[in-house]
Amino acid sequence: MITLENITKTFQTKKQTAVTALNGVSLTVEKGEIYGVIGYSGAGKSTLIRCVNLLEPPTSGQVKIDGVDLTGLSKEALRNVRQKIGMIFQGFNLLKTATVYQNIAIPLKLTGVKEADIDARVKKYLKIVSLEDKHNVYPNQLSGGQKQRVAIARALSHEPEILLSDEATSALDPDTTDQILALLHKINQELGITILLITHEMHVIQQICDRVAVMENGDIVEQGKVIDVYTNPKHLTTQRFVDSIFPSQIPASIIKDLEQQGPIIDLTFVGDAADRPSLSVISKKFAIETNILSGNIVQLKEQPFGKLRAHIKGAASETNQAIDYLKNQGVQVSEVKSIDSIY
Ligand SMILES: Nc1ncnc2c1ncn2[C@@H]1O[C@H](COP(=O)(O)OP(=O)(O)OP(=O)(O)O)[C@@H](O)[C@H]1O
Repeated sequence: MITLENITKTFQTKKQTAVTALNGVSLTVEKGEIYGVIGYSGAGKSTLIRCVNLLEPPTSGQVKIDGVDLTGLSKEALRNVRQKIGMIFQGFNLLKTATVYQNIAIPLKLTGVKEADIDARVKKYLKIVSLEDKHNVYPNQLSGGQKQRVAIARALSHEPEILLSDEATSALDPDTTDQILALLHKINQELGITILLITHEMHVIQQICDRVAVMENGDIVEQGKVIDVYTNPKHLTTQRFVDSIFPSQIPASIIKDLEQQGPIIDLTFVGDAADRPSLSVISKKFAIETNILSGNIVQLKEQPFGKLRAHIKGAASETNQAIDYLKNQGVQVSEVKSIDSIY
């Protein structure tokens, strides 16, 4: 378990001005979960994740791994605890002049793993990342996704309990990103490794994370289970992130015209409700016409989650009954009152 307690980090710059990157952040990552931290550029994500293994020592606060505060440890004790923590990076950080095999074997040698074990570990973890045929290849002969696989195998070869992922998919195309996310999910499930990742992409959060924290200006402004944060985002920044999955803006003039003929509603579906043809059902059941204006369904780790913006045309009594019917079916419904409400 990772526990960050009231972490602050202030950088002194050359101009003598201090930059506060972390403002007193507290966070708990349970054993075996995948925890995502999302935020825009400059929010403090990199600083936060680098504080977990003291790559960046916090200015104040405690970093506990399984209850042990790393900030109070001797160099040697810290080195031992760090063995439990692997890390992968956006830029892969591979040795260009070493083969794939050597990229994994050399750090093992440096940390004192016995010669006989090194070969077995390299082979085992290259197999797990599906690169057993690339032992003798150099990094510049690999694609970005393959390079990240080598970096993952290198991190795993130290047999950590925790894997820190610093924007590991940010340099990759969408398909390769999905493959790396699937690999991280497999590692979590099959090896039981706890994963803490930082990202600026909602896609990464929804694909593999159990819980999420949203960062802004060195603070965590919202955190919770992914499904709860997606369906009921409270902070404006979280709402912006969730809205970014439903990128459809309807011209104000069209909204204005439609409003004259009946309500415009936002429907939020979770789980089974996302699979049901709710709008077509209410069109049949009530004397109304429905028209989908925009929407999307995304697959979260555990269940589907969808949002639709629709127009209902009909007499007020019928549209009200239709809305009540939807609510009874487990669909969240909210009326769009103003033209500047977008997603
Ligand atoms: N070594 C440093 N010296 C001075 N300021 C720093 C240093 N590292 C980070 N900062 C500042 O701390 C703040 C948080 O930076 P950080 O890199 O942690 O954010 P981030 O959310 O990871 O953003 P990005 O995704 O752009 O890297 C920024 O204002 C940044 O300029």
